[in-house]
Amino acid sequence: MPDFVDEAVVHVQAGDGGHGCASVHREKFKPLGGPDGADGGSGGDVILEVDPGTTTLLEYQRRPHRRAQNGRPGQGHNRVGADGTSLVLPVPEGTVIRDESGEILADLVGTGTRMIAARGGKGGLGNAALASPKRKAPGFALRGEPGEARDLRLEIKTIADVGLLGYPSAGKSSLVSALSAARPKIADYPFTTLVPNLGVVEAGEHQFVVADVPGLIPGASSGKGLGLAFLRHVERCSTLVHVLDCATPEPGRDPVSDLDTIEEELRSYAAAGGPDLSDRQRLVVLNKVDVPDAQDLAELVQPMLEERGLRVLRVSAGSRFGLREFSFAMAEMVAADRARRPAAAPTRVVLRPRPVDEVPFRVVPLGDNTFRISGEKPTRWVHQTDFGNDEAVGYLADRLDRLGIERALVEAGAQDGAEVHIGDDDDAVVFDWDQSRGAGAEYRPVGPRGTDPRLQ
Ligand SMILES: Nc1nc2c(ncn2[C@@H]2O[C@H](COP(=O)(O)OP(=O)(O)OP(=O)(O)O)[C@@H](O)[C@H]2O)c(=O)[nH]1
Ligand SMILES: [Mg+2]
Repeated sequence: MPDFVDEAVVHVQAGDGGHGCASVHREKFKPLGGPDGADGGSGGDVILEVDPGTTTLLEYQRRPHRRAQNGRPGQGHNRVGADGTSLVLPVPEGTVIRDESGEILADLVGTGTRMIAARGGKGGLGNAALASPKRKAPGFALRGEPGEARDLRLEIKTIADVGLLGYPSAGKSSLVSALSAARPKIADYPFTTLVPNLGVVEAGEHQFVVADVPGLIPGASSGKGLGLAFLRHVERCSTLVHVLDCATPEPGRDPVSDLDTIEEELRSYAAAGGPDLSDRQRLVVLNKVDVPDAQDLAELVQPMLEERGLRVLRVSAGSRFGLREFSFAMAEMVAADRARRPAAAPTRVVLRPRPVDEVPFRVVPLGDNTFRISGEKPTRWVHQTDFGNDEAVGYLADRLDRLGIERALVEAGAQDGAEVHIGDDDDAVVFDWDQSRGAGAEYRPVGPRGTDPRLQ
């Protein structure tokens, strides 16, 4: 029995951190005060959370790009930037999350279980926070860090809520196709369904999954036709729908006796050790009422079936007559069953731990006096740097030097004029390196660093 998988690829983008602010306190008729530029706010995270009201991944197939809010920039007068709001994306119970490479990151089970799918960038420090005894009035601030972005593959093993039962050619596949938003591939010929098809049906706020199983034929329970394997699939459905063909040309058949035959088959299966489906809620649809004779027949048999206490609807997969009412009737029954079931408790998500850098950075010679510096800190620092501000670039150079990058470059054999890449391949920043000047390249201190020229 194949497992059915509902999947969607979502591109999640966390919010960027707000930039820090470089500002000097000013008041009328007073000398300039100290730095009062505040920090930027953090970007919002993108969070996945198990929500019992979400049962399919349809929303993510429709809208695959999701982003959280950016942090606001800091301002002067020590006004801190607001944090960006995190974006919580509801996912169905049992959703498995994989990264781009297909590796499983999490298996989300239990209502309320959460996973941070992308972390928001930290806000940049303002110049007030960067001030120190040595650097009393920094004329620069740090930029906010970019939020994480990644492509995630979400998947759930789908369990159908509704199973359609009926004779071959009663119109089960046609109904799934006509009802379904997910448009399962259904061949345009009246061949019998060999493998169950699933379709996601939407009715108002409800979404549920309908399985179209192969037609049942009399005697199926004793081994004829394609029987038991498919009933096993229906076993997990909370709702069964009898699809009755009102336009069959076969002599000796009519909707009422078809229903009796199918019910008899279900009982024989149960007696032979198969699934017992007697307690499943049932709905009856009289199909093909677009055919005039079928409409007459449906009107005739509807009261007979209703007398047995069955809920009966007249539909046509062909003309789409009654489909809206049909989908709302199923939604109501599915929702009632879901409400009866207890919600699973939240569980802790065990995520693949992030590798912790044992060394703060690595120098990789790329040949031709070119070097790459990789490492979490240097990459982050580069992102925080405003390259339009010499003082900020100088600050970066100092930080890199203190981390030991200068020395490591010399040890790796860097010559004056070396090209140094810091960061990942796609967004690396390239410096011309000169031993006497340091990694800050263009920056050459004129006075003591950390003195805002506006103060002089
Ligand atoms: N006129 C009319 N024809 C229909 C309607 N629904 C289905 N049919 C036709 O009935 C035939 C059988 O439809 P299917 O949807 O394949 O029937 P099925 O119940 O899935 O059949 P199996 O997979 O063999 O069990 C096809 O030729 C359909 O075009 C309908 O509402 N009106
Ligand atoms: Mg079919």
